[in-house]
Amino acid sequence: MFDDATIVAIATANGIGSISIVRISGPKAHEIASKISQKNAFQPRLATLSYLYDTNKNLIDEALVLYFKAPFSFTGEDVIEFQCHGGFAIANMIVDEVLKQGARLANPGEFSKRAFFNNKIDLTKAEAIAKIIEARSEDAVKLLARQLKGELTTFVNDIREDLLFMLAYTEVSIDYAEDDLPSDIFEQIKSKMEKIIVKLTNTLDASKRREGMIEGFKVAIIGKPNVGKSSLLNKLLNYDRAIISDIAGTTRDTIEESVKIGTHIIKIVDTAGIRNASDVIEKIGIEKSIQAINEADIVIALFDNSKICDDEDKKIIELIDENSHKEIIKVLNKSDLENYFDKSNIKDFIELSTKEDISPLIKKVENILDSNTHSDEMTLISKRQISSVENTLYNIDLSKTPLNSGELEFFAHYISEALEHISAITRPYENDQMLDVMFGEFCLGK
Ligand SMILES: Nc1nc2c(c(=O)[nH]1)N(C=O)[C@@H](CNc1ccc(C(=O)N[C@@H](CCC(=O)O)C(=O)O)cc1)CN2
Ligand SMILES: Nc1nc2c(ncn2[C@@H]2O[C@H](COP(=O)(O)OP(=O)(O)OP(=O)(O)O)[C@@H](O)[C@H]2O)c(=O)[nH]1
Ligand SMILES: [Mg+2]
Repeated sequence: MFDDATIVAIATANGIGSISIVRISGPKAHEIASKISQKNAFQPRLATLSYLYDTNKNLIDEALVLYFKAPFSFTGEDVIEFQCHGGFAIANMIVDEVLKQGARLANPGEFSKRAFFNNKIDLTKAEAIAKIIEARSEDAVKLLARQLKGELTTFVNDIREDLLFMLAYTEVSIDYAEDDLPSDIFEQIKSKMEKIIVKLTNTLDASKRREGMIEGFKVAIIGKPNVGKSSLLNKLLNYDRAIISDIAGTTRDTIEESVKIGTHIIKIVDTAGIRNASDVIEKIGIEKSIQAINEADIVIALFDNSKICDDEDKKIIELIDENSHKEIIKVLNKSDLENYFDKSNIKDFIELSTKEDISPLIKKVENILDSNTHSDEMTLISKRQISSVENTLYNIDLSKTPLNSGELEFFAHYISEALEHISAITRPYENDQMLDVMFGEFCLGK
């Protein structure tokens, strides 16, 4: 898992700033700090103003030294922090000195990994920390902060308790005569089970709807060639990102850009026009559009209000009808020109022109994003968490048949599988490799 080496890393961002922090964790932390600061001892949890020296007794900096004595630290080990002056040089010079005194450089995520193995944080908290550092929107931070506070841990523990109850009573009824048990025990088990299923299903649905909150929701713009997709992208971005022209087929590949709408960061995807093409490159374009629909949280389907609704438009309408479970906004563009589009072909559309005000469209997108994000429901924040819940549900589902037919050993088997999957959200005991991958994705110094 990990050695007992003393590790060091710069915890702050690399660049000019007023202060940087060098963090050391491990058994030698205090001894190394004493050497570099030429002080005998530091009081736990106190900040001590100190000069720091290199091995040749040259002064490096005046810094605050913080000491956290094991086990009362972030990692659970002895921790020293040097809070020194910022910039590119000083923190690196301090790290060099710490290395000379016998520490080694920390791997990415190693501080958090040690915190995990020393039971200071569970995996939900570790994941929340990793994601909160990379979060770009306020929505994401709010959601992650709830997980940092332990919301998912409590959720998992409640479900674990119910599953354990089910398991315990089943084991007892396998071993003892039924009349020693409360007579309604199987009714109790069934009702607990139904409640768990509802809880897990709701959480899964809500989490999938909000998957985009952390990395940014995806909004795809689709439509046949020349309807103004790239013009809309440029208008949303407020600058000329994509080439636009009156030649159909101008955009040949998908273009992806981030933009802020309300409090949300979204990724806008401009696609090549969808048409019944023989051209190989355009065919690829169509496939990419279909892929863009699949990957998008919101689809903006554009039509040209100045033209009649032709077969190519009908192909788009077909495509969006097939995807009616998605949030789809239909827009009749070029409404500044004379209208020829037969509106009986589509329902609930917005008429606008990318040459004029597009705020009704932006408002509509913002409303959808708001309704996807504003909720008190608990949210899973990673694919790992989502698949653990899916596997839990799957096993609970499988346990129903043996419960009803009284095959209690089988029932117990599926419930213990479910228990293992739900527990893996906070503490996967058996999968070191997965942990290595996960912590390896953390940024350096975390
Ligand atoms: N300077 C500094 N700021 C920081 C951190 C840090 O490590 N250093 N953090 C790092 O992520 C975050 C704060 N999280 C922390 C969580 C636990 C402990 C800690 O020492 N816990 C001990 C002692 C608690 C106490 O004395 O009250 C413990 O839990 O036993 C420190 C920071 C954000 N800000
Ligand atoms: N009058 C008018 N012209 C528009 C409007 N929106 C776009 N256009 C024009 O329509 C033409 C096509 O616009 P693009 O944005 O390149 O269309 P596109 O859908 O990206 O086209 P492809 O990339 O070929 O699929 C350009 O000449 C635009 O200036 C509009 O609202 N009104
Ligand atoms: Mg285009």
